[in-house]
Amino acid sequence: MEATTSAASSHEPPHTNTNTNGHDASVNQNTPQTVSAPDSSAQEVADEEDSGLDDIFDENDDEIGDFGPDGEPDTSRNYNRQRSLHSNQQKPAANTFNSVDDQISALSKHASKIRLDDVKDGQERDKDKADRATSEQVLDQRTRMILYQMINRGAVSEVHGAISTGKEANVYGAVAYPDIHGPPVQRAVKVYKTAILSFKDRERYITGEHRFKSGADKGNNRKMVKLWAEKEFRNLRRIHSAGIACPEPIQLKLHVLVMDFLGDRKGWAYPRLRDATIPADDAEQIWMHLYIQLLGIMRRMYQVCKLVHADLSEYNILYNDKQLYIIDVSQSVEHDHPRSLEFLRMDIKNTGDFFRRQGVDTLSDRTVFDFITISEGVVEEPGLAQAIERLYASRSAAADDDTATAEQEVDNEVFRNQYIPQTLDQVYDIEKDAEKIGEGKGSNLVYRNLLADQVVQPNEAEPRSSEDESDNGAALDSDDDGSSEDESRFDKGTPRGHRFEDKDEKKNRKQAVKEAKNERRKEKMPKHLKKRLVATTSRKKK
Ligand SMILES: Nc1ncnc2c1ncn2[C@@H]1O[C@H](COP(=O)(O)OP(=O)(O)OP(=O)(O)O)[C@@H](O)[C@H]1O
Ligand SMILES: [Mg+2]
Repeated sequence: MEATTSAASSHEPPHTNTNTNGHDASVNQNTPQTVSAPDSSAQEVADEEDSGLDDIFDENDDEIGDFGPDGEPDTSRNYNRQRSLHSNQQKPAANTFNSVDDQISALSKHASKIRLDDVKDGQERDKDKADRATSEQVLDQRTRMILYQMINRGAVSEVHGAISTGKEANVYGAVAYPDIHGPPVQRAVKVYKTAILSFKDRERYITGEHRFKSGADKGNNRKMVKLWAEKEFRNLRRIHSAGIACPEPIQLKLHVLVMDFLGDRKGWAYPRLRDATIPADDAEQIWMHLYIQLLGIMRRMYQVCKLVHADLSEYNILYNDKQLYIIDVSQSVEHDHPRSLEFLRMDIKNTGDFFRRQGVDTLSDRTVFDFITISEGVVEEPGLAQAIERLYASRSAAADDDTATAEQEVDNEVFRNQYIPQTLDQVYDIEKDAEKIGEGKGSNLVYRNLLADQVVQPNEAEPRSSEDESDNGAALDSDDDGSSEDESRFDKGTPRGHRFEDKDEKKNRKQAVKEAKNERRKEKMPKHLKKRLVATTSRKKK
């Protein structure tokens, strides 16, 4: 995932594991090392390798492939499948050491099917990087064993060169024959690095995520990476089940994830949105179409999958033929995560900035935020696109384009600095806010959609002015599904409360609240001030 944010984490890098994990160029990637009795001088290394392979052959910790409709594992189906898978295999002998040894030798026959140097010409954006990956960062023994197992089970038949090599993961192209008599299909294999130093930034995604309740063991890289891979698998499953374009997850084992390949039949991966070539003739129209498509995806992801991507940008969206594909969802959080709305706001900013750079007349961040979070309304195409068109149509008919743009930039800046409470516990001053709602000024509250069904009785709800209509997503068609969905936010979320904020966070939040209040107090901002603010904000780089 890209480091698209600078949100500082106060946590120390959690890893203490300095295990090289086979990141040793001297190890021949195609010749699996069999683990023999630790009688050499490299006893420590052998011990490490040995202990490092047990879990790979552990039947109770096998790969995930079966998931229920909610994207969570279906344990009964999984169990049955495991039984049948293993029924043909040699039962572990009493001496587990020998059995691991045997399994390694048995799997080694697949060694020639992993050909990482087989990089498609021009496939890799940075071919040098890919070459480096094959020579320096050869797969460690554990990863090779997992790949052999996957080959053995047919999830892939051959693993080829790197499509991408990154800080946290490498993605390889692969081929599989799901149907013996059928044609080959392309697959992608994402291998998370177990020796990475960048977990620090990930802490904020885990804290408060109920699917990580058992706690991530920060001292254990392997466990952490396994959790991330599992999270990506589950999230992909959920997103795919919701009909959002993304790679279908096929199989997961520890830190290795096999998924659908997003690319053409010849094995060319689709470009990232950032690198997409849009025909100049239709550019304006296509970019607009893609922007609207993405807003629909974000709403659908939030309302149907109950997920916030949390690293959404032109780097984690692939593009082909006017279609966007969402990838890289290991850090995506549940909508009741204590910081999900903050992450959502960041996603909105990053994607909005990108589309603005392509010349798209974007909606304000606040409007998009409301469009995504309001629970009433459509969650499917073509209704989503129509709802967005209505938002455009009813957008305040400002005198001229320049003024509208200036106003939007100011509004974006204010919105980006506003404190977003995630639960009622986090509301800064509930009495004041309640007063505001009573006075019909509730539409200024960033979290008004969270309150709509819960706090304000329907008949007491603030009357919406026509301008509010246009700015709060109310123009969505109401299909009345999931109207009380938001309740879960209050039940499930881990209330963070201000006492858990560190000093800087508190200061920033208070400052943001103060600024936001000052901002709102002004009925209308004097023109000269507005100009100055716009000038400084538009100079700011993302
Ligand atoms: N299913 C897929 N089909 C085709 N290409 C893919 C697929 N998944 C990933 N890729 C390619 O691999 C790249 C990296 O994938 P991804 O964004 O999931 O990894 P990452 O977590 O960002 O890794 P890192 O942060 O280490 O770069 C993507 O930009 C994309 O080009
Ligand atoms: Mg990425």
